[in-house]
Amino acid sequence: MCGVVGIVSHSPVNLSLYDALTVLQHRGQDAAGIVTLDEGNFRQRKANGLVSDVFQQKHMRRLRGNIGIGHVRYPTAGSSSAAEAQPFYVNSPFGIALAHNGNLTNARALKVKCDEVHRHVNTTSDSEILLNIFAWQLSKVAKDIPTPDEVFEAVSGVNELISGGYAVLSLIIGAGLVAFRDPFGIRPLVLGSRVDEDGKIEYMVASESVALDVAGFKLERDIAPGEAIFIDEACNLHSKICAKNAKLQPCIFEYVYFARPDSVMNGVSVYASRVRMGTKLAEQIKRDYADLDIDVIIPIPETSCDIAVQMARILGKPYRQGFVKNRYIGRTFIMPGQKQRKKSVRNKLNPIPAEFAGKKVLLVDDSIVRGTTSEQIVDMAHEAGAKAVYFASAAPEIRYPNVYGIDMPTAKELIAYGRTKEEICKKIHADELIYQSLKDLEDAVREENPELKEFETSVFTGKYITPGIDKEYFDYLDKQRSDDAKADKAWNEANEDLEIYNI
Ligand SMILES: O=P(O)(O)OC[C@H]1O[C@H](OP(=O)(O)OP(=O)(O)O)[C@H](O)[C@@H]1O
Ligand SMILES: NC(=O)CC[C@H](N)C(=O)O
Ligand SMILES: [Mg+2]
Repeated sequence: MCGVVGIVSHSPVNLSLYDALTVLQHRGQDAAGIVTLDEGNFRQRKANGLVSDVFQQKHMRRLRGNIGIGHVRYPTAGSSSAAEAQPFYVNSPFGIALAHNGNLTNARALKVKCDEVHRHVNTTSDSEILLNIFAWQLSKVAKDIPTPDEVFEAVSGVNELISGGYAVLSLIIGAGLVAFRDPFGIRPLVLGSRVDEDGKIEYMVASESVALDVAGFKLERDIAPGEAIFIDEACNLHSKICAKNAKLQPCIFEYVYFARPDSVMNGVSVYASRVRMGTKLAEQIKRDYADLDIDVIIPIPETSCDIAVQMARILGKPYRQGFVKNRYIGRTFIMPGQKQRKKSVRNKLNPIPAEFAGKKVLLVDDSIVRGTTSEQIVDMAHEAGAKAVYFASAAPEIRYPNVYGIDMPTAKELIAYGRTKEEICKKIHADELIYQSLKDLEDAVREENPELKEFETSVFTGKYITPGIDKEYFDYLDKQRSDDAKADKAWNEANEDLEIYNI
Protein backbone atom coordinates (compact mmCIF):
# COMPACT_ATOMS: atom_id res chain seq x y z
CA MET A 1 0.00 0.00 0.00
CA CYS A 2 1.86 3.03 -1.12
CA GLY A 3 1.25 6.59 0.00
CA VAL A 4 0.84 9.50 -2.39
CA VAL A 5 0.80 13.24 -1.81
CA GLY A 6 0.59 16.32 -4.02
CA ILE A 7 0.51 20.06 -3.32
CA VAL A 8 -0.24 23.09 -5.48
CA SER A 9 0.78 26.21 -3.62
CA HIS A 10 1.93 29.81 -4.00
CA SER A 11 5.16 29.09 -2.10
CA PRO A 12 7.76 26.26 -2.08
CA VAL A 13 6.26 22.83 -1.39
CA ASN A 14 9.35 20.73 -0.67
CA LEU A 15 9.15 20.82 3.14
CA SER A 16 5.40 20.20 3.28
CA LEU A 17 5.78 17.25 0.88
CA TYR A 18 8.56 15.84 3.04
CA ASP A 19 6.49 16.24 6.23
CA ALA A 20 3.50 14.62 4.55
CA LEU A 21 5.57 11.64 3.41
CA THR A 22 6.90 11.10 6.93
CA VAL A 23 3.34 10.66 8.22
CA LEU A 24 2.50 8.35 5.30
CA GLN A 25 5.56 6.20 6.00
CA HIS A 26 3.36 3.41 7.42
CA ARG A 27 2.02 2.87 3.87
CA GLY A 28 5.40 2.05 2.33
CA GLN A 29 8.87 1.54 3.73
CA ASP A 30 10.81 0.43 0.65
CA ALA A 31 11.40 3.62 -1.31
CA ALA A 32 10.46 7.28 -1.31
CA GLY A 33 10.47 10.06 -3.86
CA ILE A 34 9.46 13.65 -4.58
CA VAL A 35 9.18 15.48 -7.89
CA THR A 36 8.60 19.23 -7.96
CA LEU A 37 7.89 21.49 -10.91
CA ASP A 38 10.17 24.50 -11.05
CA GLU A 39 9.82 27.02 -13.89
CA GLY A 40 9.12 24.45 -16.55
CA ASN A 41 11.54 21.81 -15.26
CA PHE A 42 11.09 18.82 -13.01
CA ARG A 43 13.29 18.43 -9.93
CA GLN A 44 13.52 14.96 -8.48
CA ARG A 45 14.88 12.87 -5.64
CA LYS A 46 13.95 9.22 -5.23
CA ALA A 47 15.71 6.19 -3.79
CA ASN A 48 15.21 3.05 -1.76
CA GLY A 49 14.85 3.60 1.98
CA LEU A 50 12.78 5.46 4.53
CA VAL A 51 11.83 9.09 3.98
CA SER A 52 14.36 10.29 6.57
CA ASP A 53 17.17 8.39 4.79
CA VAL A 54 16.26 9.30 1.22
CA PHE A 55 16.05 13.08 1.59
CA GLN A 56 19.10 14.96 2.82
CA GLN A 57 19.49 18.70 2.92
CA LYS A 58 21.14 18.85 -0.50
CA HIS A 59 18.18 17.02 -2.04
CA MET A 60 15.66 19.26 -0.33
CA ARG A 61 17.44 22.34 -1.70
CA ARG A 62 17.23 20.87 -5.17
CA LEU A 63 13.43 20.31 -4.90
CA ARG A 64 12.43 23.85 -5.84
CA GLY A 65 8.99 24.93 -6.98
CA ASN A 66 5.47 25.62 -5.74
CA ILE A 67 3.93 22.41 -7.02
CA GLY A 68 4.99 18.82 -6.47
CA ILE A 69 4.10 15.21 -5.77
CA GLY A 70 5.59 12.58 -3.46
CA HIS A 71 5.41 8.81 -2.94
CA VAL A 72 6.33 6.17 -0.39
CA ARG A 73 6.50 2.67 -1.88
CA TYR A 74 5.43 -0.79 -0.79
CA PRO A 75 5.88 -2.90 -3.93
CA THR A 76 2.97 -4.94 -5.24
CA ALA A 77 4.28 -5.38 -8.76
CA GLY A 78 7.69 -5.61 -10.35
CA SER A 79 10.67 -5.58 -8.00
CA SER A 80 11.96 -3.56 -5.05
CA SER A 81 14.74 -2.09 -7.20
CA ALA A 82 15.58 1.61 -6.93
CA ALA A 83 14.67 1.97 -10.59
CA GLU A 84 11.05 1.29 -9.63
CA ALA A 85 10.91 3.95 -6.91
CA GLN A 86 8.31 6.59 -7.71
CA PRO A 87 7.35 9.13 -9.04
CA PHE A 88 8.02 7.95 -12.60
CA TYR A 89 8.74 10.36 -15.42
CA VAL A 90 8.26 10.52 -19.21
CA ASN A 91 9.31 13.40 -21.39
CA SER A 92 6.56 13.11 -23.98
CA PRO A 93 4.06 14.66 -24.28
CA PHE A 94 4.93 17.83 -22.33
CA GLY A 95 6.85 16.07 -19.53
CA ILE A 96 4.77 14.09 -17.06
CA ALA A 97 5.61 12.73 -13.60
CA LEU A 98 3.32 10.23 -11.89
CA ALA A 99 2.89 8.55 -8.50
CA HIS A 100 0.52 5.63 -8.00
CA ASN A 101 -1.00 3.79 -5.06
CA GLY A 102 -2.62 0.53 -6.05
CA ASN A 103 -2.16 -2.31 -8.45
CA LEU A 104 -3.17 -2.78 -12.08
CA THR A 105 -4.57 -6.22 -12.75
CA ASN A 106 -4.32 -6.00 -16.55
CA ALA A 107 -0.73 -4.74 -16.60
CA ARG A 108 0.36 -7.48 -19.02
CA ALA A 109 -2.19 -6.48 -21.65
CA LEU A 110 -1.39 -2.80 -21.08
CA LYS A 111 2.30 -3.46 -21.65
CA VAL A 112 1.44 -5.02 -25.04
CA LYS A 113 -0.64 -1.91 -25.80
CA CYS A 114 2.31 0.32 -24.90
CA ASP A 115 4.54 -1.66 -27.27
CA GLU A 116 1.94 -1.33 -30.04
CA VAL A 117 1.79 2.44 -29.72
CA HIS A 118 5.57 2.64 -29.39
CA ARG A 119 5.69 3.78 -25.80
CA HIS A 120 8.67 2.18 -24.13
CA VAL A 121 8.30 0.82 -20.59
CA ASN A 122 11.68 0.09 -19.11
CA THR A 123 10.92 -1.57 -15.77
CA THR A 124 8.54 -4.25 -14.51
CA SER A 125 6.49 -1.68 -12.56
CA ASP A 126 2.77 -1.44 -13.29
CA SER A 127 2.98 2.25 -12.36
CA GLU A 128 5.39 2.96 -15.23
CA ILE A 129 2.86 1.28 -17.54
CA LEU A 130 0.08 3.46 -16.08
CA LEU A 131 2.16 6.57 -16.71
CA ASN A 132 2.69 5.59 -20.34
CA ILE A 133 -1.00 4.82 -20.87
CA PHE A 134 -1.83 8.27 -19.43
CA ALA A 135 0.84 9.93 -21.59
CA TRP A 136 -0.48 8.15 -24.67
CA GLN A 137 -4.07 9.23 -23.97
CA LEU A 138 -2.93 12.79 -23.32
CA SER A 139 -0.98 12.88 -26.57
CA LYS A 140 -4.13 11.83 -28.44
CA VAL A 141 -6.31 14.62 -27.06
CA ALA A 142 -3.98 17.56 -26.43
CA LYS A 143 -1.90 19.12 -29.16
CA ASP A 144 -0.79 22.01 -26.94
CA ILE A 145 -0.61 22.46 -23.13
CA PRO A 146 -3.75 20.53 -22.10
CA THR A 147 -6.92 22.31 -21.02
CA PRO A 148 -8.90 20.89 -18.07
CA ASP A 149 -11.34 19.25 -20.51
CA GLU A 150 -8.50 17.61 -22.39
CA VAL A 151 -7.02 16.32 -19.14
CA PHE A 152 -10.39 14.83 -18.20
CA GLU A 153 -10.76 13.26 -21.63
CA ALA A 154 -7.35 11.65 -21.22
CA VAL A 155 -8.25 10.33 -17.74
CA SER A 156 -11.51 8.93 -19.14
CA GLY A 157 -9.45 7.13 -21.78
CA VAL A 158 -7.16 5.76 -19.06
CA ASN A 159 -10.14 4.55 -17.00
CA GLU A 160 -11.50 2.70 -20.04
CA LEU A 161 -8.24 0.86 -20.51
CA ILE A 162 -6.89 0.07 -17.06
CA SER A 163 -8.29 -2.25 -14.44
CA GLY A 164 -7.52 -2.65 -10.75
CA GLY A 165 -7.12 -0.35 -7.77
CA TYR A 166 -5.54 3.06 -8.22
CA ALA A 167 -5.16 6.46 -6.68
CA VAL A 168 -2.94 8.52 -8.96
CA LEU A 169 -1.19 11.87 -8.79
CA SER A 170 0.49 13.38 -11.81
CA LEU A 171 2.29 16.58 -12.74
CA ILE A 172 2.15 17.90 -16.30
CA ILE A 173 4.72 20.50 -17.28
CA GLY A 174 3.05 23.80 -18.13
CA ALA A 175 -0.34 22.62 -16.88
CA GLY A 176 -0.55 21.53 -13.25
CA LEU A 177 -1.48 18.61 -11.03
CA VAL A 178 -3.93 15.85 -11.94
CA ALA A 179 -5.38 13.42 -9.39
CA PHE A 180 -7.72 10.52 -10.09
CA ARG A 181 -9.21 7.58 -8.23
CA ASP A 182 -10.39 4.24 -9.62
CA PRO A 183 -14.11 3.78 -10.44
CA PHE A 184 -14.72 1.80 -7.21
CA GLY A 185 -12.64 4.10 -5.02
CA ILE A 186 -10.77 1.00 -3.84
CA ARG A 187 -7.71 3.02 -2.91
CA PRO A 188 -8.18 6.15 -0.76
CA LEU A 189 -7.54 9.73 -1.86
CA VAL A 190 -8.53 12.95 -0.08
CA LEU A 191 -8.53 16.62 -1.01
CA GLY A 192 -7.59 19.45 1.36
CA SER A 193 -7.21 23.20 1.12
CA ARG A 194 -5.71 26.09 3.02
CA VAL A 195 -5.55 29.85 2.61
CA ASP A 196 -2.08 31.40 2.50
CA GLU A 197 -0.99 34.64 4.18
CA ASP A 198 -2.22 36.67 1.19
CA GLY A 199 -5.65 35.08 1.36
CA LYS A 200 -5.05 32.88 -1.67
CA ILE A 201 -6.29 29.28 -1.75
CA GLU A 202 -3.88 26.32 -2.05
CA TYR A 203 -4.64 22.61 -2.47
CA MET A 204 -3.29 19.30 -1.33
CA VAL A 205 -4.24 15.75 -2.31
CA ALA A 206 -3.11 12.74 -0.28
CA SER A 207 -3.76 9.08 0.44
CA GLU A 208 -4.78 9.91 4.00
CA SER A 209 -6.07 12.99 5.82
CA VAL A 210 -3.26 12.76 8.39
CA ALA A 211 -0.95 14.13 5.68
CA LEU A 212 -3.20 17.18 5.33
CA ASP A 213 -3.14 17.72 9.10
CA VAL A 214 0.63 17.81 9.30
CA ALA A 215 0.96 20.21 6.37
CA GLY A 216 -1.68 22.61 7.73
CA PHE A 217 -4.41 21.80 5.18
CA LYS A 218 -8.06 21.27 6.06
CA LEU A 219 -9.80 18.12 4.84
CA GLU A 220 -12.33 19.18 2.22
CA ARG A 221 -13.58 15.81 1.00
CA ASP A 222 -12.66 12.47 -0.53
CA ILE A 223 -11.96 12.38 -4.24
CA ALA A 224 -15.02 10.48 -5.53
CA PRO A 225 -14.73 7.09 -7.23
CA GLY A 226 -13.89 7.67 -10.89
CA GLU A 227 -13.37 11.39 -10.27
CA ALA A 228 -10.44 13.35 -11.63
CA ILE A 229 -9.39 16.74 -10.37
CA PHE A 230 -7.07 19.11 -12.13
CA ILE A 231 -5.41 22.01 -10.32
CA ASP A 232 -3.55 24.45 -12.53
CA GLU A 233 -0.37 26.25 -11.50
CA ALA A 234 -2.42 29.26 -10.37
CA CYS A 235 -4.38 27.02 -7.95
CA ASN A 236 -7.65 26.89 -9.91
CA LEU A 237 -9.39 23.59 -9.27
CA HIS A 238 -11.48 21.72 -11.85
CA SER A 239 -13.15 18.36 -11.35
CA LYS A 240 -15.14 15.77 -13.27
CA ILE A 241 -16.32 12.18 -12.95
CA CYS A 242 -14.36 10.43 -15.69
CA ALA A 243 -15.58 6.84 -15.34
CA LYS A 244 -18.80 5.12 -16.30
CA ASN A 245 -20.71 3.29 -13.56
CA ALA A 246 -18.53 4.65 -10.76
CA LYS A 247 -19.58 3.26 -7.38
CA LEU A 248 -17.88 3.49 -4.00
CA GLN A 249 -16.54 0.15 -2.78
CA PRO A 250 -13.44 1.02 -0.77
CA CYS A 251 -10.91 -1.51 0.50
CA ILE A 252 -11.95 -2.53 4.00
CA PHE A 253 -8.39 -3.52 4.88
CA GLU A 254 -7.46 0.17 5.02
CA TYR A 255 -9.58 0.39 8.19
CA VAL A 256 -8.37 -2.92 9.59
CA TYR A 257 -4.65 -2.35 9.18
CA PHE A 258 -3.24 0.03 6.61
CA ALA A 259 -4.39 3.50 7.49
CA ARG A 260 -3.25 5.54 10.45
CA PRO A 261 -5.90 5.77 13.18
CA ASP A 262 -5.88 9.57 13.06
CA SER A 263 -6.99 9.56 9.41
CA VAL A 264 -10.53 9.99 8.17
CA MET A 265 -11.38 8.26 4.90
CA ASN A 266 -14.70 8.01 3.07
CA GLY A 267 -16.27 9.94 5.93
CA VAL A 268 -15.15 7.41 8.55
CA SER A 269 -12.58 7.93 11.30
CA VAL A 270 -10.17 5.01 11.12
CA TYR A 271 -9.69 5.19 14.89
CA ALA A 272 -13.42 5.12 15.63
CA SER A 273 -13.92 2.21 13.22
CA ARG A 274 -11.24 0.22 15.08
CA VAL A 275 -12.88 0.98 18.41
CA ARG A 276 -16.17 -0.33 16.99
CA MET A 277 -14.34 -3.44 15.71
CA GLY A 278 -13.28 -3.94 19.34
CA THR A 279 -16.85 -3.51 20.56
CA LYS A 280 -18.23 -6.06 18.13
CA LEU A 281 -15.48 -8.59 18.76
CA ALA A 282 -15.98 -8.29 22.52
CA GLU A 283 -19.74 -8.69 22.13
CA GLN A 284 -19.15 -11.88 20.14
CA ILE A 285 -16.93 -13.21 22.94
CA LYS A 286 -19.59 -12.37 25.54
CA ARG A 287 -22.23 -14.10 23.43
CA ASP A 288 -20.45 -17.14 22.00
CA TYR A 289 -17.48 -17.72 24.30
CA ALA A 290 -19.10 -17.06 27.70
CA ASP A 291 -17.02 -19.83 29.30
CA LEU A 292 -13.71 -18.32 28.25
CA ASP A 293 -11.87 -17.47 31.45
CA ILE A 294 -9.80 -14.37 30.64
CA ASP A 295 -7.48 -12.72 33.19
CA VAL A 296 -5.99 -10.03 30.99
CA ILE A 297 -6.26 -8.55 27.49
CA ILE A 298 -3.01 -7.85 25.67
CA PRO A 299 -2.70 -6.20 22.24
CA ILE A 300 -0.08 -7.07 19.65
CA PRO A 301 1.30 -3.61 18.99
CA GLU A 302 0.77 -1.44 17.25
CA THR A 303 -2.31 -1.42 15.08
CA SER A 304 -4.45 -3.58 17.37
CA CYS A 305 -4.01 -1.39 20.47
CA ASP A 306 -7.15 0.73 19.87
CA ILE A 307 -9.19 -2.44 19.29
CA ALA A 308 -7.91 -4.21 22.41
CA VAL A 309 -8.50 -1.26 24.77
CA GLN A 310 -12.16 -1.23 23.77
CA MET A 311 -12.48 -5.02 24.13
CA ALA A 312 -11.09 -4.76 27.66
CA ARG A 313 -13.64 -2.08 28.50
CA ILE A 314 -16.59 -4.09 27.15
CA LEU A 315 -15.43 -7.36 28.72
CA GLY A 316 -14.56 -5.68 32.02
CA LYS A 317 -11.03 -7.14 32.03
CA PRO A 318 -7.69 -5.41 32.59
CA TYR A 319 -5.84 -4.13 29.52
CA ARG A 320 -2.08 -4.51 29.69
CA GLN A 321 0.70 -3.66 27.24
CA GLY A 322 2.39 -7.03 27.68
CA PHE A 323 4.61 -6.65 24.63
CA VAL A 324 7.09 -3.84 24.25
CA LYS A 325 7.53 -2.69 20.69
CA ASN A 326 10.93 -1.62 19.43
CA ARG A 327 9.97 1.72 17.96
CA TYR A 328 12.89 1.67 15.52
CA ILE A 329 11.63 -1.34 13.60
CA GLY A 330 8.99 -0.72 10.96
CA ARG A 331 5.86 -2.63 10.09
CA THR A 332 6.45 -6.34 9.60
CA PHE A 333 3.67 -7.17 7.20
CA ILE A 334 4.80 -4.74 4.49
CA MET A 335 8.38 -6.02 4.45
CA PRO A 336 9.21 -7.58 1.09
CA GLY A 337 10.34 -11.13 2.05
CA GLN A 338 9.13 -13.79 4.48
CA LYS A 339 12.61 -14.31 6.00
CA GLN A 340 12.83 -10.63 6.89
CA ARG A 341 9.24 -10.56 8.20
CA LYS A 342 9.79 -13.61 10.39
CA LYS A 343 12.99 -12.29 11.90
CA SER A 344 11.57 -8.87 12.57
CA VAL A 345 8.72 -10.13 14.81
CA ARG A 346 11.13 -11.20 17.58
CA ASN A 347 13.30 -8.14 17.08
CA LYS A 348 10.26 -5.91 17.28
CA LEU A 349 8.15 -7.36 20.09
CA ASN A 350 9.39 -8.53 23.49
CA PRO A 351 7.18 -9.71 26.36
CA ILE A 352 7.03 -8.37 29.90
CA PRO A 353 6.95 -11.72 31.78
CA ALA A 354 5.01 -10.37 34.79
CA GLU A 355 1.99 -9.72 32.54
CA PHE A 356 1.91 -13.36 31.40
CA ALA A 357 3.14 -15.51 34.31
CA GLY A 358 0.33 -17.77 35.54
CA LYS A 359 -2.36 -15.84 33.61
CA LYS A 360 -4.95 -16.71 31.01
CA VAL A 361 -4.35 -14.06 28.37
CA LEU A 362 -6.41 -12.92 25.42
CA LEU A 363 -4.08 -11.63 22.70
CA VAL A 364 -5.70 -9.25 20.23
CA ASP A 365 -4.54 -8.47 16.71
CA ASP A 366 -6.20 -6.55 13.89
CA SER A 367 -5.71 -9.42 11.43
CA ILE A 368 -3.94 -12.70 10.81
CA VAL A 369 -2.54 -12.81 7.28
CA ARG A 370 0.43 -15.13 6.79
CA GLY A 371 0.43 -15.94 10.51
CA THR A 372 4.02 -14.71 10.81
CA THR A 373 3.18 -12.59 13.85
CA SER A 374 0.62 -14.80 15.58
CA GLU A 375 2.66 -18.02 15.38
CA GLN A 376 5.62 -16.43 17.13
CA ILE A 377 3.73 -14.22 19.53
CA VAL A 378 1.64 -17.06 21.00
CA ASP A 379 4.85 -19.01 21.63
CA MET A 380 6.38 -15.94 23.28
CA ALA A 381 3.34 -15.66 25.56
CA HIS A 382 3.64 -19.33 26.52
CA GLU A 383 7.39 -18.97 27.11
CA ALA A 384 6.68 -15.98 29.35
CA GLY A 385 4.60 -18.27 31.57
CA ALA A 386 0.99 -17.81 30.41
CA LYS A 387 -1.39 -20.52 31.68
CA ALA A 388 -3.58 -20.22 28.57
CA VAL A 389 -3.27 -18.13 25.42
CA TYR A 390 -6.41 -17.14 23.52
CA PHE A 391 -6.20 -15.17 20.28
CA ALA A 392 -8.76 -12.76 18.79
CA SER A 393 -8.60 -11.21 15.31
CA ALA A 394 -10.60 -8.09 14.43
CA ALA A 395 -10.76 -9.24 10.79
CA PRO A 396 -12.23 -12.53 9.53
CA GLU A 397 -10.17 -15.37 8.03
CA ILE A 398 -8.06 -14.11 5.11
CA ARG A 399 -8.21 -16.91 2.54
CA TYR A 400 -7.82 -15.22 -0.83
CA PRO A 401 -5.11 -13.15 -2.54
CA ASN A 402 -5.32 -9.38 -2.84
CA VAL A 403 -4.87 -7.90 -6.29
CA TYR A 404 -5.62 -4.23 -5.60
CA GLY A 405 -2.50 -2.95 -3.86
CA ILE A 406 -1.82 -5.24 -0.90
CA ASP A 407 1.01 -7.66 -1.49
CA MET A 408 -0.80 -10.95 -0.82
CA PRO A 409 -0.39 -12.43 -4.30
CA THR A 410 -0.89 -16.08 -3.57
CA ALA A 411 -3.43 -17.95 -1.44
CA LYS A 412 -1.07 -20.70 -0.33
CA GLU A 413 0.98 -18.20 1.72
CA LEU A 414 -2.07 -17.28 3.79
CA ILE A 415 -2.40 -19.21 7.04
CA ALA A 416 -6.19 -19.51 6.69
CA TYR A 417 -5.97 -20.93 3.17
CA GLY A 418 -7.45 -24.45 3.16
CA ARG A 419 -7.63 -24.55 6.97
CA THR A 420 -10.55 -24.53 9.37
CA LYS A 421 -10.55 -22.19 12.36
CA GLU A 422 -9.61 -25.15 14.57
CA GLU A 423 -6.66 -26.01 12.33
CA ILE A 424 -5.44 -22.41 12.33
CA CYS A 425 -5.77 -22.30 16.13
CA LYS A 426 -3.62 -25.42 16.38
CA LYS A 427 -1.07 -24.08 13.91
CA ILE A 428 -0.51 -20.91 15.93
CA HIS A 429 -0.44 -22.97 19.17
CA ALA A 430 -3.32 -21.01 20.72
CA ASP A 431 -5.83 -22.46 23.18
CA GLU A 432 -8.73 -20.67 21.50
CA LEU A 433 -9.10 -18.56 18.37
CA ILE A 434 -11.84 -16.03 17.72
CA TYR A 435 -12.41 -14.29 14.40
CA GLN A 436 -14.63 -11.27 13.79
CA SER A 437 -17.43 -12.01 11.30
CA LEU A 438 -17.38 -10.10 8.00
CA LYS A 439 -20.78 -8.60 8.78
CA ASP A 440 -19.55 -7.23 12.10
CA LEU A 441 -16.42 -5.86 10.45
CA GLU A 442 -18.41 -4.14 7.71
CA ASP A 443 -20.93 -2.77 10.21
CA ALA A 444 -18.09 -1.43 12.37
CA VAL A 445 -16.85 0.72 9.49
CA ARG A 446 -20.23 1.54 7.98
CA GLU A 447 -21.82 2.75 11.22
CA GLU A 448 -20.31 6.22 10.89
CA ASN A 449 -21.30 6.69 7.26
CA PRO A 450 -24.46 4.78 6.28
CA GLU A 451 -23.91 5.84 2.66
CA LEU A 452 -21.04 3.38 2.62
CA LYS A 453 -23.03 0.42 1.36
CA GLU A 454 -20.38 -1.97 0.05
CA PHE A 455 -16.68 -2.65 0.49
CA GLU A 456 -13.93 -4.34 -1.45
CA THR A 457 -13.61 -7.51 0.67
CA SER A 458 -12.09 -10.06 -1.74
CA VAL A 459 -9.46 -11.32 0.72
CA PHE A 460 -12.31 -12.69 2.85
CA THR A 461 -14.77 -13.75 0.15
CA GLY A 462 -12.73 -14.51 -2.98
CA LYS A 463 -15.12 -12.24 -4.92
CA TYR A 464 -13.31 -9.67 -7.07
CA ILE A 465 -15.12 -6.58 -8.27
CA THR A 466 -13.10 -6.03 -11.45
CA PRO A 467 -13.01 -8.38 -14.46
CA GLY A 468 -10.29 -10.84 -15.44
CA ILE A 469 -9.31 -12.11 -12.00
CA ASP A 470 -9.20 -15.81 -12.79
CA LYS A 471 -7.07 -18.91 -12.29
CA GLU A 472 -4.72 -18.00 -15.12
CA TYR A 473 -4.06 -14.61 -13.48
CA PHE A 474 -3.41 -16.18 -10.08
CA ASP A 475 -1.03 -18.73 -11.63
CA TYR A 476 0.83 -15.83 -13.22
CA LEU A 477 0.96 -13.92 -9.90
CA ASP A 478 2.20 -17.02 -8.13
CA LYS A 479 5.08 -17.38 -10.60
CA GLN A 480 5.95 -13.68 -10.43
CA ARG A 481 5.38 -12.61 -6.85
CA SER A 482 5.13 -15.49 -4.37
CA ASP A 483 7.76 -15.47 -1.63
CA ASP A 484 9.32 -18.55 -3.25
CA ALA A 485 9.55 -16.75 -6.60
CA LYS A 486 11.11 -13.68 -4.99
CA ALA A 487 13.65 -15.80 -3.13
CA ASP A 488 14.81 -17.29 -6.41
CA LYS A 489 18.25 -16.17 -7.64
CA ALA A 490 17.14 -15.85 -11.26
CA TRP A 491 14.19 -13.65 -10.22
CA ASN A 492 16.52 -11.37 -8.34
CA GLU A 493 18.98 -11.19 -11.21
CA ALA A 494 16.18 -10.38 -13.63
CA ASN A 495 14.87 -7.66 -11.33
CA GLU A 496 18.10 -6.08 -10.19
CA ASP A 497 18.53 -2.31 -10.18
CA LEU A 498 18.75 -1.19 -13.81
CA GLU A 499 20.24 2.11 -12.75
CA ILE A 500 18.04 3.89 -15.25
CA TYR A 501 16.18 6.33 -13.08
CA ASN A 502 14.24 7.92 -15.93
CA ILE A 503 15.11 11.51 -15.19
O1 LIG B 1 -0.24 -12.59 10.04
P1 LIG B 1 0.85 -11.68 9.58
O2 LIG B 1 1.33 -12.04 8.22
O3 LIG B 1 1.94 -11.58 10.58
O4 LIG B 1 0.23 -10.23 9.37
C1 LIG B 1 -0.59 -9.59 10.32
C2 LIG B 1 0.21 -8.75 11.26
O5 LIG B 1 1.01 -7.77 10.54
C3 LIG B 1 0.59 -6.47 10.89
O6 LIG B 1 1.46 -5.89 11.85
P2 LIG B 1 2.74 -5.00 11.49
O7 LIG B 1 3.89 -5.45 12.29
O8 LIG B 1 2.96 -4.99 10.00
O9 LIG B 1 2.35 -3.50 11.85
P3 LIG B 1 1.80 -2.79 13.17
O10 LIG B 1 2.97 -2.47 14.05
O11 LIG B 1 1.13 -1.55 12.62
O12 LIG B 1 0.81 -3.66 13.85
C4 LIG B 1 -0.79 -6.62 11.49
O13 LIG B 1 -1.08 -5.58 12.40
C5 LIG B 1 -0.68 -7.95 12.19
O14 LIG B 1 -0.04 -7.80 13.44
N1 LIG C 1 1.39 -0.59 -2.81
C1 LIG C 1 1.24 0.13 -3.90
O1 LIG C 1 0.39 0.99 -4.00
C2 LIG C 1 2.20 -0.20 -5.02
C3 LIG C 1 2.16 0.66 -6.26
C4 LIG C 1 2.77 -0.06 -7.46
N2 LIG C 1 1.97 -1.19 -7.87
C5 LIG C 1 4.20 -0.50 -7.14
O2 LIG C 1 4.44 -1.67 -6.93
O3 LIG C 1 5.05 0.35 -7.05
MG1 LIG D 1 0.49 -5.71 13.86
